[in-house]
Amino acid sequence: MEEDCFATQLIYGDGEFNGDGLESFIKKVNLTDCGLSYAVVAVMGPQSSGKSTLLNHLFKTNFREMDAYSGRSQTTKGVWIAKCIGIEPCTIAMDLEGTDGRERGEEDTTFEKQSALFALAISDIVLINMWCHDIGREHAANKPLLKTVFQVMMRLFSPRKTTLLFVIRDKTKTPFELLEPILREDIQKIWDAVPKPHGHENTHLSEFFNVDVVALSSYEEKEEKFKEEVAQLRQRFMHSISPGGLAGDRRGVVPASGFSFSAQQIWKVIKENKDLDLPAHKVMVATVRCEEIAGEKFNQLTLDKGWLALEKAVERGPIPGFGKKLSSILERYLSEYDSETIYFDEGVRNVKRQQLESAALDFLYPAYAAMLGHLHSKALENFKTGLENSLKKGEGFAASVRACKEYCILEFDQGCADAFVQLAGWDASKIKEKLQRDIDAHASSVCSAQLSELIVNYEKQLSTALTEPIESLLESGGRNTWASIRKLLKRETEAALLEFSSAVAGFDLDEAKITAMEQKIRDYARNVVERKVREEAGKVLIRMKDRFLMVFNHDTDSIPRVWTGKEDIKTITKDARSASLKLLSVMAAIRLDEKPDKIEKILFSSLMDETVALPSSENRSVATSSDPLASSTWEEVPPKDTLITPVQCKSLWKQFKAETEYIVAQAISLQEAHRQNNNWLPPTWAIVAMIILGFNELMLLLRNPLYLIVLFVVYLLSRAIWVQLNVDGDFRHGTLAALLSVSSRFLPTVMNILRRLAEEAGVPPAPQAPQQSQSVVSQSFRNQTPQLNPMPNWISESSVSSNISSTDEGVEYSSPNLIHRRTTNIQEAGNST
Ligand SMILES: Nc1nc2c(ncn2[C@@H]2O[C@H](COP(=O)(O)OP(=O)(O)OP(=O)(O)O)[C@@H](O)[C@H]2O)c(=O)[nH]1
Repeated sequence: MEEDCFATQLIYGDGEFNGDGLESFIKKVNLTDCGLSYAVVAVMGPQSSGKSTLLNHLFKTNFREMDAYSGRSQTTKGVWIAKCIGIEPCTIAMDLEGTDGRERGEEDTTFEKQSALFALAISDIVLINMWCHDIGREHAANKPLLKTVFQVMMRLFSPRKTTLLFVIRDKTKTPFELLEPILREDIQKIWDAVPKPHGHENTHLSEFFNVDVVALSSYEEKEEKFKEEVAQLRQRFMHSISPGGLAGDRRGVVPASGFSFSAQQIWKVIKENKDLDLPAHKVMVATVRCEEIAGEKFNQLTLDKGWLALEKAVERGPIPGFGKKLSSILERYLSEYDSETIYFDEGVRNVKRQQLESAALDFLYPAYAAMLGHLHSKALENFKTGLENSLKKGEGFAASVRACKEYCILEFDQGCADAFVQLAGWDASKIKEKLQRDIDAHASSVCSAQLSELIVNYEKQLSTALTEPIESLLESGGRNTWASIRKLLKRETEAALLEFSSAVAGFDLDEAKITAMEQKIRDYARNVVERKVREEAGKVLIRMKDRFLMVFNHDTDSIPRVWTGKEDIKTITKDARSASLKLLSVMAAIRLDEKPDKIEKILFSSLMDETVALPSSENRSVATSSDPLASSTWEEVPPKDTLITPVQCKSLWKQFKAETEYIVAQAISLQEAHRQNNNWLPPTWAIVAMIILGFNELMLLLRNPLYLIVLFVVYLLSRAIWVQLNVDGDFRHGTLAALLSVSSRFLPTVMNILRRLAEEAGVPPAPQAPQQSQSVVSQSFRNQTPQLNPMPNWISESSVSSNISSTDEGVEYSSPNLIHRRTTNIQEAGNST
C-alpha cells in the first residue's frame, strides 16, 4: 500500500498557525513516538523557483506545484508540511512561501523574514533554492534572502547548527567546481556584511551553519537528468541525523512529542516580534511537555485497575506484598514518564519527575497509612490476646508482657518490611512508636486492673478477718480489748501483706510502688478497724445496758439471779454500772497507736465516784465544781481517734442510768415481795390475843377429839384447795382479780379434790374435772407472765438475750431459753401439785 505524506498547511498566508492541523498531522505520521529520531527539512527561495517541484521529487511529497503553462504566479501560500516518503528516520518536509513574490509587494518582507526565522528555528536542514545564473551577480535574487537568513539567525542566540544546502537550479555548462567557490564567497560576503550582536562580531559562519552546495539540471529542459540528480540527492537525506549525515552535528533538537507545542510557541514569539531565545524556548517546551506528560501519567496512575483494586482491598485489611504491589504500579508510571520525557531537557524533566513522584506518593500514601493502621491494630490485638492467654496459663505478668510485646513488635516490623515502598521510603517508625505506646498503655491498664483486683481481694480478706473478731472483742470490752485489737490487726495485716508480696513479685514493680500498695492495704486494714469501732461506738448505749443486765442479773458464776432478799443490790448495781462504764471507756476512743490515755480514769472518777449504786436525791444533787467531762476532746487523744467525746460520755451515762434505774427498782420490789410472801403469819400481838381470847374454845377442842379430827380434816381440805387455787399467787396481783380468779376456780377445784378422795376410796372418777383444773392453772401462769414483765421497750428490743420471768421464789432475768425452761418447770410443778 502506498504511503501518504499527509501534506498539511502549517501556517496560513495571513500568519495564522494551524495548531489543530499540526496535531492531526503529528498523530497521522506517529511523530510523537519518534523521540529525537526525526528530522525537519525546509526549503526556501525565490517564488516559483521550483521549490515544491524539488521537494515532491526529492521526498515523494505532493506539495502543490505551479502549472508551467499557467504563468509564474505564486502557488505556495504560508508554510506547508508533509512527511517525506521512504526516508528514514521520519523526516518532515516544510515548503515555505517564496520570497520576493510580487503578490505581497516589494516592500512587504515581514512574512518572508518571519517564515525564514521559523524555518531556521525548527529545521535541521534548510534547502536554499537559487538560480544558477544568480551566482556571482551583484543583484541576484537570492542575496536578500541570504541576508534575511543571516540576520534572523542572530536573534536565535545559541542556535542549533543548521545545515544550509544551497541547491543551484538550472545548472549551466560552468563546471560545479568553479561555481561553488563563487557561491561560498558570496555567502561569506553576505555573512560579513550582517551586523552581529555584541560578543559575536568575529564569529565564523561555520559555528552557526554547515554549508553545502548541490547543483541540479533544469527540470523543464533536462527532466531525466534532473530526476537522476534528485535521486542521488535523496540518498543524502537517508539517515541524515546520523553522524556524518547531512544534519549529523545538529544541536538542541526538540523531542518529537514537544514538536507541536514548540512550533506553535516559536511562531507565536516570532509573530510578536520578540527575541527568540532557543535555549530558553527549549527549556520552556521541556517544562510544558514534561508537565503535561507528568499530569498524564498521574491521571493514568489514579485510574489504574491494579491500584483501584489494591486501594479497595486495603480498606478491608492488611494485604500481603503490599509494598511490592504498590511499588510496581508506581514504577510503571514513572518509567513511562521517563521514557516519554527522555529527550527533553534533563534538568526540567528531573524536576518534573520529582513533582510527579511526590504527587503520586502523596496520592498513594493514604493506602500505605491504612496498611500500617491494619498492622498496628493487628499487632495490638495480638498483644492483647497473647497477654490474656499467657496470664491465664499463670505466667508472670512482667514476663508475659515482655514476651508478647517482643513477638508483636517483631510481627509488626515484618509487616512494615512487607509494606515498605522502596521508592517512597515512607517511615513507619512513628506508627511503631505509637504501637509501643499503645502496648505499654494496655499493659499498664491490665497491670493496674490486676493489681486493683489483687488489692481488693486482700482487702476483702482483711475485712472478713477483722470485722467479726473486732465486734466480739468490743462486746467483751475489757482491759485488754485494744491490745487484742492491735494484735489482731497486726497479725492479719502482716499475713495479708506476706501473701500480697509474693503475688506482686511477678509484676516487676519498683520498690516505691510496692511500698505504696502495701501502705494502701495497711491503711485499709486500719480503716476496717476504725469503721467497725465507730459503728460499735454508735451502739454503745445498748451495749452498756446489755452489759449492765448481764452483770446485774447473773452472779459471778453466770447463773441467773433469783431475788430472794439476801442479795446486796447496791453492790451488784455498782458492779454492773462499773462494767458498763468500763465498756464506755473502751469505746470512747480508737487506740490503735498504743498511746496511753486517762479516759477510763476520768470516766470512773467523774461518773462512778460521784454516785453510789442506788440512785438517790442526795447523789443527784452532788455537783463538782470542776467537771473534767465538760469538754469535747480527750486529753492526749487526737480528734480523729475520738469516738465519744467527754460531753457525750456524760450524756450517755445520764441516759444509761435513767434507763437502768427501773431494773434496780424492780429488783428491790421483787425482793420486798418475796419477803412478804415468806412472812404470811399474823403479827405476834394478834396471835397472843387470839390465844387469850380463844382459850376456852381451844380447850373445848382439845377435850373433844372428834372436833379435833373434824377440824383437822377441814384444815387439810382448805389447805389443798388453797394450794390448788394458788391463792397466794393470785392475791399478789390484786384483790379483785384474785377473788374473781379464785371464785371461778373454786368449784372445779373442790370437785377435783372430792374426785381424788373418791378414787382413794375406790369410787369411779368423774370424767372431766381434773383436766379442766390443770389447764386453768397453766393458763393462769401464762396469764401472769405479761403482768410480770411490764418493762420498757428497750429491754425487750435490745436485750435479745435477756427476759424477765417470775417464779414463786422471786424474780430473775434470764434468756428466752431460761424463760421457756422456767415455764416448763412451773407447769410441771403445777401438774405435780
Ligand atoms: N526552469 C526551470 N523551471 C522549473 C524547474 N523546476 C520547476 N520548474 C517550473 O517552475 C514552475 C514553478 O514551479 P513550483 O515548483 O511551483 O515553484 P515554487 O518555487 O514552488 O513556486 P511557489 O511555490 O509559487 O513559490 C513550474 O512551472 C515548474 O515547471 C527547473 O528546474 N527549471
